Amino acid sequence: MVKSNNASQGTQTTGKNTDESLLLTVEDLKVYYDTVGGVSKAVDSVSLRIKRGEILGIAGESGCGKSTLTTALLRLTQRPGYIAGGAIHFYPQEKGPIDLITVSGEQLRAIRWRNLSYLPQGSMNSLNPVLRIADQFCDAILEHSQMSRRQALNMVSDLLQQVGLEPHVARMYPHELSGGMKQRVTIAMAIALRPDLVIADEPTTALDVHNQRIIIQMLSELRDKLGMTIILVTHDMSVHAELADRIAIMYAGTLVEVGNVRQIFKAPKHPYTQGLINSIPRIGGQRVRMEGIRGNTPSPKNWPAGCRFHTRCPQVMPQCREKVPQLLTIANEQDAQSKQSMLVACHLYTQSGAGGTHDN
Ligand SMILES: Nc1ncnc2c1ncn2[C@@H]1O[C@H](COP(=O)(O)OP(=O)(O)OP(=O)(O)O)[C@@H](O)[C@H]1O
Repeated sequence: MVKSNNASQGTQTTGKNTDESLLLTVEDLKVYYDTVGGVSKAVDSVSLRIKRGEILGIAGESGCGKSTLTTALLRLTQRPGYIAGGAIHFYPQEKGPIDLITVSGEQLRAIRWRNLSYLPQGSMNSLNPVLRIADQFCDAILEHSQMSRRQALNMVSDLLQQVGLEPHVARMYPHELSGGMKQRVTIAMAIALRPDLVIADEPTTALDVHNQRIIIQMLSELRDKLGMTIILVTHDMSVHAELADRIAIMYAGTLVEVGNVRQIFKAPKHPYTQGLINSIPRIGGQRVRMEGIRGNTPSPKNWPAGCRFHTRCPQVMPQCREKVPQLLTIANEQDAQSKQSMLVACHLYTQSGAGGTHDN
């Protein structure tokens, strides 16, 4: 049995939140790029709900639209990109609902860092090389809060300690720090004002295995200690396995599956998710041939009709070439511990006999 996934359930389109556990809702979001060769529909009708205190992982191959989606959530989309439709509502603890699409530039400045923080890809390389770490912290804190310089300076050693760095790091320049230390500094800056939501884009990429482990451990501890909500974007499924509570799988600008981390890794439903999981190398056990996903991602300027994965799907059926599958709840697939449902956009689960009836 499959049920409709009403992304606005509990959240009216006015932005009034009737479900206190929700921090961010995305409804039918479309983010396109105008290019010489036509319109590139990088994010094409994404709906998602993020709960307070959870780590939501966004996974998918390169080019599937992960960064385009997260930059739109932060209202950082830049030309030739633009938001072509949809709604994003944000419900920070001490503020009323914020419509992130229509919010003014001034209001956005007021919530960035304080409520909504961003760790962009390669953020550790964006530290100012001519400023000591303490000054970089102060500049950022003073720009986004009413604190005095002295108050901001007093916070620095505590923040550094929270990410496992010694207080003397405050007096150092970025070139004196290793990659892992710089990434810890950028994370400390991102959490300085205790934001409700941190969006981290590939926070462990470009780090060696040892530092990757440290950053994963640290993000997990910070979430537990500060109760932060994190959207974690990475193509690295092993990072999701260790950090995420839920995972949203993106393919060709849309979400094809959303589920609890256990559900996604133990019993993935969508053939694309199954392909992603089967591409993860396993250590120990029998030697098996890595399967991977055949073919290439289609162009966002010309998505295939029907299910966008049908050109690569090992289980393709005639209707997959014509009918767009909706992201639907699969009944009886609730995670026992979290009580969360699993959502899948695949005709295998909308057929009677295969997954039940379609009662959308
Ligand atoms: N400035 C731009 N102009 C035109 N097209 C763009 C632009 N930025 C991204 N795109 C296109 O949008 C699609 C999605 O890109 P995006 O960077 O969001 O994917 P991604 O999943 O984050 O990939 P990666 O993991 O490699 O960062 C791609 O086809 C990309 O070529």
